[in-house]
Amino acid sequence: MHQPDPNQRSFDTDHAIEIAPRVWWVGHVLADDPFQCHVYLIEQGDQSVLLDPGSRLTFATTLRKIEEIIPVSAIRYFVCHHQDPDITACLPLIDALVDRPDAVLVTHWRASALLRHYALERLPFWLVDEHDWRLALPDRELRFVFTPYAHFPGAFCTFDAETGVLFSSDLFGGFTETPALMAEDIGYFEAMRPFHEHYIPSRDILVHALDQIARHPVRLIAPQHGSIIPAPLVGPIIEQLRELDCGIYLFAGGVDTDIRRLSRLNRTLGEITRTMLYCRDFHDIAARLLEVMRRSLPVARIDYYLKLADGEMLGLVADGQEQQRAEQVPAWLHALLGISRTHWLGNSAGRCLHGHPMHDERFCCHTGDEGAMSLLLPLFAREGERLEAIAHIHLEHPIEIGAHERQLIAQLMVPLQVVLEREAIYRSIEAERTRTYQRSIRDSLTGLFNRFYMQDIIERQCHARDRGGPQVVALMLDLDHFKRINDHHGHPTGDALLRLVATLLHGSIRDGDVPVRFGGEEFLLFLMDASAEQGRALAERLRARIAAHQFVLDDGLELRLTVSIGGALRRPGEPLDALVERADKALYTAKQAGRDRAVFAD
Ligand SMILES: Nc1nc2c(ncn2[C@@H]2O[C@H](COP(=O)(O)OP(=O)(O)OP(=O)(O)O)[C@@H](O)[C@H]2O)c(=O)[nH]1
Repeated sequence: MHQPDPNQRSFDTDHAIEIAPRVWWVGHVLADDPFQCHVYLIEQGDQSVLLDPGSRLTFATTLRKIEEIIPVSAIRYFVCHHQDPDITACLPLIDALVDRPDAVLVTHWRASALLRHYALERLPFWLVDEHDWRLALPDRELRFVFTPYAHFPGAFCTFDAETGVLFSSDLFGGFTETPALMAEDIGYFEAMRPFHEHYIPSRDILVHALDQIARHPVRLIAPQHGSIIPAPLVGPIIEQLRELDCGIYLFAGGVDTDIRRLSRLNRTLGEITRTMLYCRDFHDIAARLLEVMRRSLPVARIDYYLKLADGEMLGLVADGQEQQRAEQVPAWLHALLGISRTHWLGNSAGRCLHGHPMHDERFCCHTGDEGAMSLLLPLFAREGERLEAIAHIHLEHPIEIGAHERQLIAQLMVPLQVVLEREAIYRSIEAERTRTYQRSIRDSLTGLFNRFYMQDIIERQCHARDRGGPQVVALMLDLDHFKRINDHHGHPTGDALLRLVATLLHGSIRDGDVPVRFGGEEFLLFLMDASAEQGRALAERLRARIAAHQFVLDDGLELRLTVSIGGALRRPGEPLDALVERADKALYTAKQAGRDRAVFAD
């Protein structure tokens, strides 16, 4: 029996080695095999545990080493962290050897589904997932750490709380050219790197496994391959492993095997997906996509051009600082929006771009007058055949478009499509909402506010002025003898004249004032923060202006007319109805007095 010497690269592989109190290495080293298989034994009297027992190639020597410590019949638990033949192929031999009825094969149900094909007759399964992921032994407890997909869907590790040893199976394994039982220094990570880069499907899976392990106070890591990691290296190795890019070669589809580049791409794609999931607003998404793309391409800015449902063209800019700005859509882009997919694919887009050849059916390169390079991404509606939007990616300098760039751009297309479609829908809804609102508050003939709006807004404005300060003046205007105009020239001419009067009124008041079509040929003007003098002066100005105005109708007909005006200054606390009534009375007085005049209530 030997104690391991961390400073000694070689070790006596002929005997069991105690790596922690009553925890033994009983593995086997095959000549010319960088894939060393370690087997571990936890010595627990007749409740002993053998972890990942090995293959048919190794079991005879493992057995011999076990028997240096305990009789094999003292082993009750045979733990298999997964189902690979290098750790489980000896199970039929064990099955034939074991003659105690309480011996069990400890594993996860997913591994058991495969291991049952060994048709073991004596060794029943004891499933970790059915036993709360722990096994109580006479003087210690083993905790099973589920690390799914780190190697296999049912993969798990075993942590011995007593010694702090993590029996990690394939995790932390490595390829060592020269067998070394103990990892000497952080350099061991290089032996782990190819093992993990190629074995673990993705870093997310690896980090998940490491997070599970981090819940336990690990002092020594005993993997199935490579070297045992002693306490001082546990933290640094885990940290390095967290940063390892792995499994990305699956992404390459045989095109690209540069793990680092693919990993960057993977991260970029992950961020694009997250952006799409968490951001709703176009500004946020555009800014995030720009940031993400800048990690892989020298992007100066991205312009988006969008054709809305009503045919309107919209230009949006995402350049990091200014997130959104309506722009004039350049004519050559204008010509592209709305073209069919066949048109685009048939190289016509290339011709639209001043004869520049298309680089890819999914996008094309555009070289501007001063040699500036940009990429043009056509975004077709998912269901549609027409080019609904374009993303114009301006580059800081020309680049070679290789497989990696193509892949990145291809991955961007769908999210961009979704975000622009969403923006188009949002804008149409917003426009419809605004139209509906405007319809609900405006008179359809004159475009002035209606009584409904007046009631709502003016009432609120009046209340706001009850705390003192300047008041509201109401001027009620009624066209004189309007009936005659209808009678002589017809109702449509009357309508046209009402529209012209409304325009004139609108142009005669200040921004904050509110013009209302009160009914038929009656208008109400509310002057905000005005005095009686100002009200009187405006009423007189309006009267004179209308009387002097030559109204020219579409058919060239020229008409003149006069108005009568009644005005009133709101008294503090006065209800809107009462104010309007006083203005109306003043108007009546003006009519009675002969029309074409303004009368102001006391
Ligand atoms: N063309 C048109 N005429 C309208 C509209 N609303 C009301 N009128 C007309 O406005 C005229 C109002 O007539 P009256 O109330 O007799 O008043 P008036 O002829 O203006 O005479 P005074 O107000 O007394 O000066 C009627 O002929 C209505 O048909 C409208 O929307 N369009």
